[in-house]
Amino acid sequence: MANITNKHKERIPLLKIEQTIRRILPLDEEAMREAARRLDRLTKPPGSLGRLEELAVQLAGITGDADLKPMAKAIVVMAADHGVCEEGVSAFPQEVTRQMVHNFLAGGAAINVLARQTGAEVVCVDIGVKGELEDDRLISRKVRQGTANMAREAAMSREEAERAIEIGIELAEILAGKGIRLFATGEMGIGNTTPSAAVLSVLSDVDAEDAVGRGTGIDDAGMKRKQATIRKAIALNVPDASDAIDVLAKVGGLELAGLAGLVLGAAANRRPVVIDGFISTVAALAACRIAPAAKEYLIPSHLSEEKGHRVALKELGLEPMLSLKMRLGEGSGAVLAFPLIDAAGNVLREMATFDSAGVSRG
Ligand SMILES: Cc1cc2ncn([C@H]3O[C@H](COP(=O)(O)O)[C@@H](O)[C@H]3O)c2cc1C
Ligand SMILES: O=C(O)c1cccnc1
Repeated sequence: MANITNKHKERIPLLKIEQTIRRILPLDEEAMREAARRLDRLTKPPGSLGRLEELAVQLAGITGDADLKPMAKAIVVMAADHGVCEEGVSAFPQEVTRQMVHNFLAGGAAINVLARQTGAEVVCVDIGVKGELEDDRLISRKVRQGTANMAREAAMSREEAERAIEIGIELAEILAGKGIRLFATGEMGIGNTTPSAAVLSVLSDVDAEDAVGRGTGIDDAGMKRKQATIRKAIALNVPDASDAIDVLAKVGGLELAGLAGLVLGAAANRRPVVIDGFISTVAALAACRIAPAAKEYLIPSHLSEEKGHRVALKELGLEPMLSLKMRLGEGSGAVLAFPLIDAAGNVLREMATFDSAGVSRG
């Protein structure tokens, strides 16, 4: 009897994730063909708007509609803490995570400024910040008070990783239901470039040296510590590279799992999701290992200065649109890509055709 109850408990999150995976459909080919046909009738040499045209076709395929209407946008900033900070892998103290959440809520962080400029909503989620955070504007979904130190034990249990993924899925569903048409991934979590590099190292089978960067700005000795910590955590926890949930649980983070869930939820709801820098791209990579069909729903934004970002982008076959020497996270690079995504829709909707403008074709 006890066994049956336990089994039942284990199946609940799996079912939710599995149901979501099944709802992720291939892009709508007919809508993509229609968008491409329309683009070719517009007053420009065919293909001359380059990436904007590719974006327009992708957006049509994602939404199933070649009429690209203006999109309400939300940037979901998932915040969580990391036990691995004990190993001295960040240039900043752990309490900065909680302090920055207050900054997000007060509207003073970089992401707030950039989101305001692009008319996007910032949705701040506590998915595992250490300490208590009470604020009506915060989405409180704390799975646990930060992860454990992965250099000593698994960062979290499989159930906790599944719960975090589910939270991301649920948030995508709620926001889609409220009319959000375009999602972006953002995060805050002191220390999180370390689990991100560990997850990337396992999923892409690259050495820690190729996955690790300076994060908030650690020095050379810190970089060596970071690499050694990642190698130790992987050797100790032996994550199964063919099982991304196992990897997220053992050497990942709550915001990484939450963002992986957000990607799955956005894709299941036929919503495009703009991927920020290194940390977000690793979360997207994990999502695509869980559900390969989600890849078509991703829109890359910028190339982060963090070394492993190129590796993660390459693994996903994504080419960033911007290169601004940024290395912040929070979703800052993703929201900067919003105007380009709007531009793709505006071109398709507003440009004159050769016929309507009386312009001769080549
Ligand atoms: C004030 C401040 C604001 C930030 N906003 C994003 N991050 C970024 O830096 C952290 C990852 O770097 P590491 O792994 O080296 O700790 C994450 O919180 C990430 O979002 C910030 C970091 C700081 C210090
Ligand atoms: O690219 C990122 O996501 C990033 C890089 C450094 C620090 N925090 C985030």
